[in-house]
Amino acid sequence: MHMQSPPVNSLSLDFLTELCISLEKLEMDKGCRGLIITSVLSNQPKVFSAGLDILEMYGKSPEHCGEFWKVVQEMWLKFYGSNMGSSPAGGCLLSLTCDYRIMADNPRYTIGLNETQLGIVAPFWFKETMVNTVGHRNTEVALQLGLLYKPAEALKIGLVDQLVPEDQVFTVASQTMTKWLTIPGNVSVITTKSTLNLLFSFQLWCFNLV
Ligand SMILES: CCCCCCCCCCC/C=C/C(=O)SCCNC(=O)CCNC(=O)[C@H](O)C(C)(C)COP(=O)(O)OP(=O)(O)OC[C@H]1O[C@@H](n2cnc3c(N)ncnc32)[C@H](O)[C@@H]1OP(=O)(O)O
Repeated sequence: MHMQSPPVNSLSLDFLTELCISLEKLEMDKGCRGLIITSVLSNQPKVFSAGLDILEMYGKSPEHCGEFWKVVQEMWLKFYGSNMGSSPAGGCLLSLTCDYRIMADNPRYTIGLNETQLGIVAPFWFKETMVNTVGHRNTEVALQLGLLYKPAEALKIGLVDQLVPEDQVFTVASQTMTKWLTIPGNVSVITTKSTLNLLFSFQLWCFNLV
């Protein structure tokens, strides 16, 4: 799936709605077993996603805000695999929801949950997704300082799984996907994934988010 919503793939209500509809269609497609999501913006260096669209969170009606927040949560529940450039805040969440993250090795790109730098708070399910990926201590430091990591730093703490030269990102993503798809049977993979997320799913249920 190629994201192309200039200038920076910010996650607006329209963009997220279209994303969720596309994902639902793919989920229903029995022939689809994996998804690589990437940005095809023409800017250089490339942005994966600038995160939630800031304009959606300012001066809008309560109904609009409710609708927006609901679709943000839907997006978070659905993702699979990604490759990317810059991914602040909601853009980082988008990639954290994936099973494997490949980042272009360009020090001009950054990734992280930088909410505190913006004077806002990363919701608890952003935080939990980060803890599940990089552990509690790394998350504590990252979130309190609102850190945006360069590729090498992101790899070091496990925020991304692999760095590759910029022109090879999609090739490597396709090779990685091929490897993951050698695991036989959807059921065992889905069950394993659900088991890994069991505690988190329960927490979300307690907070009435699913
Ligand atoms: C409705 C419910 C309300 C609940 C409220 C509770 C709050 C809960 C908080 C939830 C957690 C928040 C998650 C988020 O994702 S907040 C968004 C965080 N995003 C960022 O901090 C990214 C900011 N952008 C950048 O760092 C850079 O733009 C970027 C590195 C992505 C690209 O840099 P580049 O130099 O290539 O491009 P520009 O900076 O010149 O930007 C180009 C234009 O894009 C506009 N832009 C950028 N980011 C956003 C964005 N997130 N939303 C909307 N628009 C964005 C930017 O303004 C430029 O526009 P103009 O050309 O018109 O100036």
